[in-house]
Amino acid sequence: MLQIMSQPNGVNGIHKEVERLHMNGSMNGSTNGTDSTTASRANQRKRLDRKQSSPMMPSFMVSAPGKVIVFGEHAVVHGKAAIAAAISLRSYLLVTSLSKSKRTVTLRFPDIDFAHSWNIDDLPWATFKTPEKKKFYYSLVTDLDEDLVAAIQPHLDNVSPDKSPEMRKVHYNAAAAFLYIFLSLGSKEFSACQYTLRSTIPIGAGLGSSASIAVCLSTALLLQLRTLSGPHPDQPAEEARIQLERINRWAFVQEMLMHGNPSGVDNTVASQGKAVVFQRTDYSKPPHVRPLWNFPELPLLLIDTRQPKSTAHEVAKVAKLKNTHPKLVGTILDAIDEITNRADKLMIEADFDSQDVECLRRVGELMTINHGLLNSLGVSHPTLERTRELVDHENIGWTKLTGAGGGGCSITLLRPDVPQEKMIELDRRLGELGYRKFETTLGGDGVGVLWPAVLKNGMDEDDVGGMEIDLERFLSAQGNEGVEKLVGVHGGTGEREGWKFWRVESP
Ligand SMILES: Nc1ncnc2c1ncn2[C@@H]1O[C@H](COP(=O)(O)OP(=O)(O)O)[C@@H](O)[C@H]1O
Ligand SMILES: C[C@@](O)(CCOP(=O)(O)O)CC(=O)O
Repeated sequence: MLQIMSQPNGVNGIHKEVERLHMNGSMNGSTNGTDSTTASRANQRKRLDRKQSSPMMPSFMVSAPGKVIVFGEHAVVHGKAAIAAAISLRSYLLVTSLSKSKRTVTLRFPDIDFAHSWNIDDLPWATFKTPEKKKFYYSLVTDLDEDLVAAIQPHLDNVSPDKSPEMRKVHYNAAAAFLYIFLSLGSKEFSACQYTLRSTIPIGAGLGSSASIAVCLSTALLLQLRTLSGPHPDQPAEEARIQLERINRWAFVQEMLMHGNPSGVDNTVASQGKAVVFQRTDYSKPPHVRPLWNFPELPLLLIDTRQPKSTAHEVAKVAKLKNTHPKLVGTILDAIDEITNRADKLMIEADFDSQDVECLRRVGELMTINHGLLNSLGVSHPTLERTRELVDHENIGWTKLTGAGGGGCSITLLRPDVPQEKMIELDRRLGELGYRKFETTLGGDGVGVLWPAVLKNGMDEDDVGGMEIDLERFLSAQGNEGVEKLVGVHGGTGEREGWKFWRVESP
């Protein structure tokens, strides 16, 4: 076990300084500085140059949550509002600097059996850095540049050549998303490093696993480039919001590479945490997204039926039904919209208490009605109905499907007083059906940073700075429980010392 003292000049010290530099100069495009400000900027730059040649960056870790749609799926396709919220299943990215003699950047994603290295000097920096293509950490990128996408293709050709075509596609997408932002944000001078990822979010189950990873990678790169301020506990909310916005923008770029035309909801929730209301009035454009900073943390059971589903298929089914029965389906969609609006108001009320059964019941009833309406639109599935029956039978909470339906996942808002035996029995029944159950929290934190990658576990080693996260142990941690226990932001109980978050909600 390696023990290290906490690092001087950690994430806050360096970043605050760089933040000031950018605020004064390049970010605002300011060119009318006086001589003294120019001189002071030159001094700041000198100091920054010295920092950049300082010893290797410590290993650090970044984590971001997955999401569920809580209210309004499908209705949102027809212009209504929906609410999506963060869940406590998360991705964890360990960033390790390599020795200065190395010139490689490596992705290690063992959950999907993917590892690949590139030589930094061989990457197409010239194309990405031409003046008309060059992007900055604060740029707002809403489209992919086809020339840049083309420039990375040759560097993807030898990604996982021996895997099946399906697996290759997964690896290829992950590599493409990474390379695009690495080249957009980084430079040829970037230090050699390795990005190792573990995630507790089921892949491709509509829980935003790809966005969670995109948020981790953009946060890691922006931190390495020293372009983020904080996170630190007494950071003003407005400053925290700016950092999250920067992270979110670059996560969206990766989502565009993975999904073509993403809504942006998943990456927004993964970076900000809590919840958002989103609405699309023009389906060809991204939705309007309004953060719900004061969304309560709610106890949730997430059940993955493991029944494969197709979002496109379910969306088409509803569209067809609407064509056949426009008035009737229109009324159902209006009713779902009403549910979403009520939930929005209810959950941000000042006296909403997430421990109080009466408050939970009011939200739960809205979930039950929302599920009934989705069922009437034909997007439930026998597996989802089975889940609902089991939960209802034991009176454990209030259940609805989440996401597209037709399989996939359901969510249950848990009653606060459910006896342990009932949960064990439900576990057993779900196990028999081959479903997976996750006890999680709704509306938790967004992206978090552990800098350096040293944990304090309330043990003797804390006196000498804590325990550094060991790469091999991280790689070999068994299942979700192993990952959570080793590095989790909650470590199984409450909040774990060391992890920091950009918090925007009012205290
Ligand atoms: N644990 C993981 N490790 C590495 N990459 C992952 C992991 N989970 C998800 N991904 C990436 O995200 C993609 C899944 O995205 P997608 O199919 O949209 O599912 P989701 O709805 O969960 O985001 C995968 O193809 C892979 O590139
Ligand atoms: C059904 C829908 O409202 C949500 C689909 O969610 P998911 O693909 O299951 O994450 C479609 C959409 O909003 O694009």
